[in-house]
Amino acid sequence: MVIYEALRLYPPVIALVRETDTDMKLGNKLIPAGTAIIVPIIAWHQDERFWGADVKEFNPERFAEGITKACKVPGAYLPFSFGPRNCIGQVFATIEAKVVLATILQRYRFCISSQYVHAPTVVVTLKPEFGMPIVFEEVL
Ligand code: HEM
Repeated sequence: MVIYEALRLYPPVIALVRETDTDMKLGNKLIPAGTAIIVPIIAWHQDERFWGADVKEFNPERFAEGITKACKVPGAYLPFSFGPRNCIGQVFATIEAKVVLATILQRYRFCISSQYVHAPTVVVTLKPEFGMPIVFEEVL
């Protein structure tokens, strides 16, 4: 739940670009072949209409019953994209994050340093502009 929620608020890939290969209709709009379409992942992840009034809050519990219960439009949660060109490393990345977190939590408590400045920025992927200093405390 914590990993899902972190990827919702801070998706490393903030948008996707796709191109239509044939003319197509979306609602009553005609989209000609060759049109570039931006899928605004981060905007959908932070859209109150999909997630509710607490959309800006870090609330892992929203995923307690899975993605379909967390989001009114489950297709709007796309940290690893969707379909035939989705992320090939999705399962690996999720397991890795769980293993790293579980390994750290066996020995340490940690919290964000008071020197942390919240400044998400995009340099190919989304990242903290001034890094993320963390204070670790060993659990005896
Ligand atoms: C939190 C970690 C990760 C996130 C959020 C992520 C996200 C994504 C997204 C959104 C795409 C689709 C890009 C597009 O269609 O334009 C993608 C594609 C891809 N990812 Fe990841 N990824 C992650 C980790 C990894 C890892 C660990 C690997 C490899 C071990 C990996 C390998 C790939 C590859 C090869 C593609 C291209 C797949 C294709 O085009 O068919 N990713 N990833």
